Amino acid sequence: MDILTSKENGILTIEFNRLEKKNAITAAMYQTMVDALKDAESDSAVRAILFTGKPQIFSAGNDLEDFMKNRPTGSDSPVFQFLWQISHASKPLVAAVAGAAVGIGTTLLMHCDLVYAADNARFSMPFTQLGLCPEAASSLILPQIAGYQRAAEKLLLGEAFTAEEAASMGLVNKVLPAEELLAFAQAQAAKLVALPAASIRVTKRLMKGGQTAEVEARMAQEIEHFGAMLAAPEAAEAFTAFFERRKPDFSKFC
Ligand SMILES: C/C=C/C(=O)SCCNC(=O)CCNC(=O)[C@H](O)C(C)(C)COP(=O)(O)OP(=O)(O)OC[C@H]1O[C@@H](n2cnc3c(N)ncnc32)[C@H](O)[C@@H]1OP(=O)(O)O
Repeated sequence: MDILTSKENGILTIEFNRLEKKNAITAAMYQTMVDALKDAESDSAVRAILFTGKPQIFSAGNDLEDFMKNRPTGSDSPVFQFLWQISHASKPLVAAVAGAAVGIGTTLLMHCDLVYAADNARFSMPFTQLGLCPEAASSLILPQIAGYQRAAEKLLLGEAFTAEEAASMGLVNKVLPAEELLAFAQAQAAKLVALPAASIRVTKRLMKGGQTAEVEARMAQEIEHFGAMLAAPEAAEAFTAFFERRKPDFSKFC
């Protein structure tokens, strides 16, 4: 199972479990998460949701081979369904991030309510390096939380940054020693579980509700560009270069 899910003490845990491919996410894995998130919405026993990976890696982002074989074509595709679910979740989302969090591995965090990172965490959104553009409404949310210049640096250059920098940007609540990360995130989720569910729900909705339409509209715009760019030769060059373990050559594209 490339995604492990478990429900315990009011917490649904969703764990990336594909270590041999650095927890790269396939369409099937998104679908598993969509199903689990939908189930959690209607299960009153679930009062918080925790995303986690492995101590070595959170997620290498979308599986690039899967992107080439099963290009997501519209808002019905599992990846965009997943983004819809996390951006509309009524229950609190907590993330525990250790190791690399690439692409959607970073942008999904912008829809989490509490984000904790191990000191070995490394974040990156290398969309331009892949000939793509941002997703998950990160082109809207990152400038809001980090300020335009810092967001531009991360989204235009796509370079990796540390957990400390992520915390200083407002993307991460707290940085912890790696060995303390999961227990701390679980304890924070347990606090949410113990609080009145209606208060948590209404508080989250009040904080997020005003922006839902804008987030939806931006995601739709991003999806349109992203789909077209996935089919373009720049992305083909970038993906092929990744698997050939060489630098991509974008000089022939204008
Ligand atoms: C809508 C969403 C969009 C997005 O999320 S766009 C972002 C897409 N993701 C990426 O571009 C990240 C690509 N991966 C990497 O940059 C690196 O990996 C890491 C920095 C995450 C880790 O580097 P290292 O520790 O050196 O591992 P390794 O040798 O590169 O990878 C081990 C195995 O994992 C496969 N793999 C890693 N990431 C992906 C991926 N994203 N899609 C498909 N396969 C991936 C490799 O190919 C290889 O496999 P083999 O052992 O068979 O050679």
